[in-house]
Amino acid sequence: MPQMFDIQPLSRALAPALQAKIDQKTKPLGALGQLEALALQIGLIQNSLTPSLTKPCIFVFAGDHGVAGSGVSAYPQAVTAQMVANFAAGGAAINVFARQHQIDLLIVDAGVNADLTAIPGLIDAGIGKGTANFLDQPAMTREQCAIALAKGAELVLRQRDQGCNCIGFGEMGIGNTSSAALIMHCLTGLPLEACVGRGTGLDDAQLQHKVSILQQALTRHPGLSDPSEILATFGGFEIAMMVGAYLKAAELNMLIMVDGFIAGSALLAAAGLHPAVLDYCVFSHMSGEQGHRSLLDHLHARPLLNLDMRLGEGSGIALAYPLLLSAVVFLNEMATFDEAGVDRD
Ligand SMILES: Cc1cc2ncn([C@H]3O[C@H](COP(=O)(O)O)[C@@H](O)[C@H]3O)c2cc1C
Ligand SMILES: O=C(O)c1cccnc1
Repeated sequence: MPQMFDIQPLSRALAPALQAKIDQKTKPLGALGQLEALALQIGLIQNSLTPSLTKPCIFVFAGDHGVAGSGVSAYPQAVTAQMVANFAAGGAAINVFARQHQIDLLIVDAGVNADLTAIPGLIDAGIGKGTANFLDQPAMTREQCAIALAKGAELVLRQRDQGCNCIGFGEMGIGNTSSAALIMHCLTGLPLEACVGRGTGLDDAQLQHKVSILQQALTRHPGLSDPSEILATFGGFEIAMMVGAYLKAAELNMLIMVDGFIAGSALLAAAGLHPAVLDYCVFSHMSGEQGHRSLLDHLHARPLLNLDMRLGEGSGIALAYPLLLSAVVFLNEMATFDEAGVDRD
């Protein structure tokens, strides 16, 4: 894969000044806990002592998966297109939470297996009518994968040019916890069973079946270690587009909000290509999907929320966003000890 992205590791030059500003606020040292780390990170990303979040935005990338026909999900493939219509009509979970917090929401057809031309407002970036079943062949060609990355990047650039400096990515695609589990297994080296969960709600027997299907996929494509090859072999169009989106957002010094298990697997792939992408990420929540805890541990990531949510769509991002705002407002608006005339010792 050509090096399409120029991602700088986050400069820590401003860290002492930011930390001093945080420590002068009227509170015991460190008392705002994880919010203080967030304020520091956002200040570093924006290279500013007075950061702000402008035009927050979530993209939902939708794509279908060939493996959906192999009994790995509790729902049929048709639900992907039906949910895209639901997103466009404003009725899904991510719609209501994004509206609640005034986050712009953009829905992208990354490769849904249906004709979506009648759906208003949808961004058409479809790469194919769903991926191939990775039991038979790689889910996508290397060329399709590269196109997905480029399209994700292009969409992020467009948002940045409209004033967005904080961005998150959600997904919709029946079967995509299977892709995510395989990507996680290949990139972390953790046992497959530790990476596979119940997704949309499989029972014990169905979960066993899912593990055996995914084991067959690994047998069919043994020994993969290159992140872009893993992504092309087991990924989805929506996952690959998300990888390109993460990488472009980091290149553009944007604050990146990371959702749950599937979004986490895409980030693993992005970090496999460009590790510095992680400097720009905040982790919105720990998903209830088994595997997400280990995925976060692997990335040394600490999630903001732990609500047993296992939905995707970017829903965790929308819920965590107000905490990011809180980090910024305390840094900008809280009085210092001197200003408030409060004694330090
Ligand atoms: C109605 C509905 C809405 C959803 N919104 C997100 N997902 C989530 O579930 C899917 C992944 O689970 P699996 O791998 O088991 O298919 C993805 O589409 C994901 O975003 C949904 C799933 C359903 C059924
Ligand atoms: O955490 C997620 O992203 C997730 C978990 C289960 C189903 N869909 C998404």
